[in-house]
Amino acid sequence: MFTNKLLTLVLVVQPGRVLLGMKKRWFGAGKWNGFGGKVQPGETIEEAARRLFLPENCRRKVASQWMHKIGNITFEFIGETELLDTHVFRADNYNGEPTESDEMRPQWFDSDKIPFGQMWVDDILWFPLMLQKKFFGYFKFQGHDLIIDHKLEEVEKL
Ligand SMILES: Nc1nc(NC2CC2)cc(N2CCN(C3COC3)CC2)n1
Repeated sequence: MFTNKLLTLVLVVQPGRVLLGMKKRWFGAGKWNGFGGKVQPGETIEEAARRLFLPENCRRKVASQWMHKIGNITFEFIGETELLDTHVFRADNYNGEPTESDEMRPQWFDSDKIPFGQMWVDDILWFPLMLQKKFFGYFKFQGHDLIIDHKLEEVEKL
């Protein structure tokens, strides 16, 4: 009854700061978020996370353990049969200079000044977990702005 759409989300968390991007179009336009998108057929979730985060020219220079999986969040929308199965990674060793794309405008934020008012409403709930641990999340939405039910649990292993 539900289909699963595999998505990736990469966050760079460094001492005292987090890299976010302003989504410029399509789903989530106008909100700050991590970097990601759809997993294509024939690629792994990790490969998709790298493809969508690292520009072409620096992909081969970056080791595979450069990103690590820290969360998995499933989003359900009342009345819709497609679940968004979002796999969250951290790429803390990122030392590049983020560049603007036609999709995202990157900006560093102080860890204590995350712009939650301009982000998906679930973020304020799981960001604290993402900063410390690994976690599973499930959010049931009414539309795109109202969470009518959710579950969040810290886990040792994903
Ligand atoms: N932080 C956060 N919250 C979400 N909340 C649910 C929407 C209510 C969804 C979400 N993502 C799902 C969409 N994905 C777009 C990039 O290509 C598709 C980014 C990650 N990211």
